[in-house]
Amino acid sequence: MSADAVRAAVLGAGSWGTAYGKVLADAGCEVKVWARRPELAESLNATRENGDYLPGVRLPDRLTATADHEEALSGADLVILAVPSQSLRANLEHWVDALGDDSTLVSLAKGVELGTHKRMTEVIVEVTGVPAGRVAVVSGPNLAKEIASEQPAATVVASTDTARAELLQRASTTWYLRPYTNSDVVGCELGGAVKNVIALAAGMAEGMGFGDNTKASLITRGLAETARLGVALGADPLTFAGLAGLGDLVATCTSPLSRNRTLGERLGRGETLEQAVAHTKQTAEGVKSCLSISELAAAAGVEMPITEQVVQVCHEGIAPAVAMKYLMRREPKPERRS
Ligand SMILES: NC(=O)C1=CN([C@@H]2O[C@H](COP(=O)(O)OP(=O)(O)OC[C@H]3O[C@@H](n4cnc5c(N)ncnc54)[C@H](O)[C@@H]3O)[C@@H](O)[C@H]2O)C=CC1
Ligand SMILES: O=C(CO)COP(=O)(O)O
Repeated sequence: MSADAVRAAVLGAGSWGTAYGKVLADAGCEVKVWARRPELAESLNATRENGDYLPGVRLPDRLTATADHEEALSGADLVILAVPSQSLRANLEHWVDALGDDSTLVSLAKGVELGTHKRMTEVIVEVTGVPAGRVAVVSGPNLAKEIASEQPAATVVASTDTARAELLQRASTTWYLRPYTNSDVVGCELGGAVKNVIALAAGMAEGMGFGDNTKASLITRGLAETARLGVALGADPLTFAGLAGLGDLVATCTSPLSRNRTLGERLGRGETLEQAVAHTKQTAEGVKSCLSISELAAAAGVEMPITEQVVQVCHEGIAPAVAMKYLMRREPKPERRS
């Protein structure tokens, strides 16, 4: 199927749902975006802009919006799930009856579910009962604002079903986004979820006034603990050297556009979590996923010291400076463990 013949429903009209919807439309797909609030859908259709989440970005005519999920899902070949991780299960339970029989279900969310410790593709399979091959993931260094302003970037589309990954690749290839396929769904999802936690830590370092050595050390050791968890859960270690691993980690830990890094920076400057969260209506997934990821790691017998310290700062009231001291005073170790 060429991209021109593809119909896509994007469920979630936040920054990334809207930006990825624009990618699909620019690639030639017919795109219907579902917005939770009817007034946002109406204003998007009337102004060709998502003034709440991507002001100033003109959206292509092939992209329209609705607040009716059945209308969005009608005839969709691709169903793009673009709501925050912790709300995916409840939303999907509401949408499941309207899904087409052979549609490909695509997760954009970068998080791990609280309580169950499930990755988003696991939640999708559990709620919908579809085979795992019908599910795909998009993950990579893709800050929504940069993609929406058509700055060149690459990404990964991952599915265990190569034909579906290739369909998604064709449907989202544009002059500014180059998707690569990958069959390692576990590695791509974990790379996306854990980098948000490491970005909180990198932001804290920034907020405490530390420079590039500190941030590079956090990025590199953050990647080491991400890969350790991934390998324990069956991921390919090489995925973490790719776009969904190192690529996204670097973009998120260094960009002022990252919500996680920005929130971490506020914590590093001494704000409480409540104060830092109050500055944005957008989702910083790492705040909740640090809990589910550290529990997932504990259950798998994997040590994730940076993630554990992010939990301490976000949820146990430990000062970032104390967390940093703890990391520096851990017992000496070889860089690589056998
Ligand atoms: N913004 C970015 O640059 C990127 C974000 N992502 C991931 O995409 C996912 C979505 O993020 P964004 O679009 O950026 O978030 P956002 O905060 O910009 O928008 C979230 C959207 O979901 C809606 N929403 C919030 N809670 C909801 C609920 N309980 N039920 C239904 N809808 C709800 C909001 O109204 C909004 O439309 C996250 O997992 C994020 O990590 C991935 C790549 C890039
Ligand atoms: O996932 C992202 C970039 O790839 C966006 O990161 P933030 O959620 O921290 O803004």
